[in-house]
Amino acid sequence: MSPTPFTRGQATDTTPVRVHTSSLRVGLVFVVAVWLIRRLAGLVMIIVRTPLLLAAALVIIGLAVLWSRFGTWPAVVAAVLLVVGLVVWRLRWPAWFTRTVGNRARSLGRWFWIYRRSWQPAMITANLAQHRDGTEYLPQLLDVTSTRWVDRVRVRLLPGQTLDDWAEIAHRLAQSFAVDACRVHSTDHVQVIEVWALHRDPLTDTVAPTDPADLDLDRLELGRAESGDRFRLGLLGHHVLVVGATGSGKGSVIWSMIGQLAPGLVDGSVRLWVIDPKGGMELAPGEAVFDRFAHGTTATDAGEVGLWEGSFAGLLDDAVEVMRDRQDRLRGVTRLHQPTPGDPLIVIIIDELASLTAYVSDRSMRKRIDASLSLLLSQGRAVGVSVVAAVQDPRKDTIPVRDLFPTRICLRVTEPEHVTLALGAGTRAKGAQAERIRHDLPGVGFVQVDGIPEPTRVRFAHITDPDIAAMVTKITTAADHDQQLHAVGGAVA
Ligand SMILES: Nc1ncnc2c1ncn2[C@@H]1O[C@H](COP(=O)(O)OP(=O)(O)OP(=O)(O)O)[C@@H](O)[C@H]1O
Repeated sequence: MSPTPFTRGQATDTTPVRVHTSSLRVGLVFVVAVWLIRRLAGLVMIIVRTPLLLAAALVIIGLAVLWSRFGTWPAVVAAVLLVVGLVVWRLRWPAWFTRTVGNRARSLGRWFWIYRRSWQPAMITANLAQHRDGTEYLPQLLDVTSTRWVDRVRVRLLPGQTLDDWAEIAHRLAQSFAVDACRVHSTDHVQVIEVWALHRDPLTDTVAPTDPADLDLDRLELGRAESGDRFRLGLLGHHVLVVGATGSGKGSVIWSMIGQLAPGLVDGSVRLWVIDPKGGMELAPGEAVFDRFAHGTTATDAGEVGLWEGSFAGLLDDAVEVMRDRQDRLRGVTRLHQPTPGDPLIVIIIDELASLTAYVSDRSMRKRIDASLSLLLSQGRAVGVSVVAAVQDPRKDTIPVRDLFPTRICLRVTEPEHVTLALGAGTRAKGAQAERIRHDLPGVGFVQVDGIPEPTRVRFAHITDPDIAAMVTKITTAADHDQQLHAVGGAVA
């Protein structure tokens, strides 16, 4: 017999017991006994490897010992005390209880009732099983970790299978496991993937913004991910492009980001330079916390008489100057600028990028903007100049600088191609079908960060007009206070 190429994989028996009568004759009782011992050993292994089952087994053994030694009542009292203890734990410390008991029980139940039972049919109907020499090999179901929203199913691939093979049939898996959607994620191990089976969508509810205690530019908490976890995004050393049709919630991404930068705006380690080409209609409510605000004007104080875009070009040119100055200072000192109040991170926010790159009628002005923007996007990250830009239409003729953004966010769009243009090739196949996002879910989208293979589906926090007003008041009041403190400190010094 030729050696089988399948050295790993879950071989499934087509008969519960295999008896090769031609090679060996054994009694039926022996065969059944061996089969039972194997099953029992398997069960013991599962119990030992599963902390919750092990705990339950120990409790049952303890109660049984109590009952056999001291009679029924002590065992009943112990059982009641245990139940009361669990109820108190659940009510008093719900998050801890969910983590320790709830999610583990859920994982066990869903592993047993859903994945273990339907694994073989699901693999066969999705063409993920293989047959060799009369044996069926299935990708190995390693374990299941469940939360209220998602089951993370770890799977060892068969030889030759890739993540893309699974991503292509993710919708079929979702149907087999009766969940809303399946997404396929890579893991640290090249032969192991994680299938995220989403059985409840945490993104149908609006997400409230959080108040950041400190500035953490690597982990701005902007909303919630579809795993139910908080969604955090890094801004230090990044540029962010937000793509979305009108009404998709681009504003919520920008305002969530401003909200999370608040501690830096208070102490001066972050400065916002804002361009709102819609005449300031979108971002003017935040003007008090912006260091620079260019909203288009034909007035002479824009420096470019008669040209609406003059103030935009002026702001970008100044940012290039800051960038050049920092490059001179930091050359050979550091490869990534660390913001301080004296040398802040400059975040350039552009509300409708196409107004700067595609809709500028004056050719020389357009050239000037293109040149500055390209320089900032290609060299600004390392020296603390980050660009956050929103746009409706991600096509190359509209946004020639699209590929210079390492972080892309795609909210609801009108065409499937817009997803590929916004997030990159292959992201739609990995589940980022942003054209299917419902109109009644503004702020929902997919985030693709350079270096992370799969896009993440998230909902950004919803920031209302009163929230913006409160945020601006809080930042300006705290900043005034901060300045007074510094002034006092300076006087004393
Ligand atoms: N994250 C969110 N959660 C809930 N509702 C949101 C969210 N973001 C935006 N909305 C609501 O959706 C509507 C459109 O939002 P927004 O103006 O931010 O969209 P937009 O993409 O900026 O649109 P446009 O391009 O036309 O300016 C608003 O009524 C807003 O309140």
